Amino acid sequence: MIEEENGVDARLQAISAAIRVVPHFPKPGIMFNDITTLLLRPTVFKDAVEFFVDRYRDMGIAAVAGIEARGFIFGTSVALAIGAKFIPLQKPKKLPGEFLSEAYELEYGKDCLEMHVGAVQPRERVLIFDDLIATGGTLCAAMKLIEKAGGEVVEFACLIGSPKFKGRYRLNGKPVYVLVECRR
Ligand SMILES: O=P(O)(O)OC[C@H]1O[C@H](OP(=O)(O)OP(=O)(O)O)[C@H](O)[C@@H]1O
Ligand SMILES: Nc1ncnc2[nH]cnc12
Repeated sequence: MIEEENGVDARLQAISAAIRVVPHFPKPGIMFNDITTLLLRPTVFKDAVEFFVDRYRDMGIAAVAGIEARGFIFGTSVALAIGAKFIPLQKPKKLPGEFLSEAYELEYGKDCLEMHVGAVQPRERVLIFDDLIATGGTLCAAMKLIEKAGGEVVEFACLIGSPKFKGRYRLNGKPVYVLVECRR
């Protein structure tokens, strides 16, 4: 049974409250939403994973692709629970094998994601995971990587989203599922 306070699930309130906001990190003007404080609270961490597992367990997801670094934390937990494989989408110079790559821009700079050739099979249904969506640039780059390999992106899943991504929203035509709003 969901315990509600002012119409909001109490577990979601606890998840939001467990995220620390660090002003001006990593550069002036950015209100950094830090999930490491949430990870120190096992019950809250477990609740967050369970929201995603409840949503994705019966959606025929073959692979969860998690974005380095914080997308690995939730992505691996959810992949194990729903019986999907996990694919790390990594920052440059980390992958030892042949890889595909995609450059993108962030609120605070530029970066690139890479994925091993052969990680995704053609037409596999893939869920893309990250801790946070701000501009959506990182998730778009991840989607391009999966599609280059012939995979089908089913949805983007994030713990935290800017208000426009709270609830159901679409990015490049694909649904975005976000648990809690960015704290500012
Ligand atoms: O929606 P966007 O504007 O693209 O921003 C979201 C991305 O920014 C953060 O990662 P960051 O690039 O700071 O990398 P890190 O995980 O290696 O710290 C966050 O974990 C997302 O991956
Ligand atoms: N405000 C923010 N907090 C944490 N990660 C981010 N990535 C982009 N914007 C961010």
